[in-house]
Amino acid sequence: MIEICIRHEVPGFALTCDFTAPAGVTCLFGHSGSGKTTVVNAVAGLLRPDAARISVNGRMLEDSGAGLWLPPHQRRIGYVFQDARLFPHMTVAGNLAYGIPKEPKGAAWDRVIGILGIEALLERKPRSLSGGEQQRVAIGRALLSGPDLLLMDEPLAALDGPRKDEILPYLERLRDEVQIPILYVSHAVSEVARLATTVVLLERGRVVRSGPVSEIFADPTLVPVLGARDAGAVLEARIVRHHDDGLTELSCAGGTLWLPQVNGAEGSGLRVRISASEVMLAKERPEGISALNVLEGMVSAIRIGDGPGAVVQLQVGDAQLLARITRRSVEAMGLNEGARVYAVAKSVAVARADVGAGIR
Ligand SMILES: Nc1ncnc2c1ncn2[C@@H]1O[C@H](COP(=O)(O)OP(=O)(O)OP(=O)(O)O)[C@@H](O)[C@H]1O
Repeated sequence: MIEICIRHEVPGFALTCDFTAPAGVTCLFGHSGSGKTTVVNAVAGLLRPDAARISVNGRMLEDSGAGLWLPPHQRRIGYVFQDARLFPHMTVAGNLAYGIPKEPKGAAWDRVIGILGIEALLERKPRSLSGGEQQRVAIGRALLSGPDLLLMDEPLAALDGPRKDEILPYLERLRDEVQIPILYVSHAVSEVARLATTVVLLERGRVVRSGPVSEIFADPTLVPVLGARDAGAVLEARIVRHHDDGLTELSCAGGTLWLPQVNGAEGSGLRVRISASEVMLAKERPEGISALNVLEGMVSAIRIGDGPGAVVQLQVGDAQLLARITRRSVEAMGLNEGARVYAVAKSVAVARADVGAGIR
């Protein structure tokens, strides 16, 4: 559990940031200049805010009212930056062992190396590693220092698309297998949708909302904050069967989903982000169309935008979906809250990067 309450002012910018987050990955999301780095620096102790109360699992790191302020080295925080910052003259093993007792390495060593898949890299020097491999080593080094909290400040921002895709499954494992809370800063919606347990949305120095990822991503009023193009609900699904024609059958709250082959064993849980722009609505169950995914639902909210667009929230089973359509269609279909509709989505419209491991 992380509890954060920070007040800080510099000329032209005021930060008021209060949130509590349960175990797992808490993603601090906001556009450039929203105050993410200021929060991270305050939590790490690199900045002393005007006023703050910060605690991790009940251990108070800072309480300005009581005159408590622990310096960075006493906070027991592991820090992962955009760039890996490994020692170039040391091997991977040397980097990982930096700052921990020499022998015995113990179970934590084996476990961290296993989770991050870096066994084969141990004798290599950082310059021979890809950016993604370097980041995995940097995460390993941070974890092996035995922190109470892992702070990750845009750890994928410097990597290209394929390297990001390669490292995301390791971050999902970290979320599910490491017991310490992770505060993860990002301005990439796709990353937040994949990794977050809890999302804290920051805008111009204020928390506009915080809550479970499925709730935040399905809220039509937050579409302007997340960006209309990136809006899309996050569904929990389970692999039913891989079919011979290359499609994977999934079950989700709203029924059956068909996606191009998804990695994972039958029965395993997944998290799927379905872009609001890729969902169309129909009042009758459509027949004779190519799209394979048709989910029956009920309109639970409609948000009319300033321009020609609207976002419709649908209740499908106990989950929610978003559809981005035109205001004209809302009127022509006579949509209102409570209306029964069918959401239609093409299988191929779900990007591979939008399918990740579900929280175990
Ligand atoms: N020491 C300072 N003096 C003056 N202004 C500052 C100072 N530190 C931060 N700011 C301002 O505070 C605002 C928030 O900055 P911050 O770096 O926390 O945002 P951010 O969300 O991390 O942005 P980015 O994603 O671009 O890193 C910005 O407008 C920045 O210019």
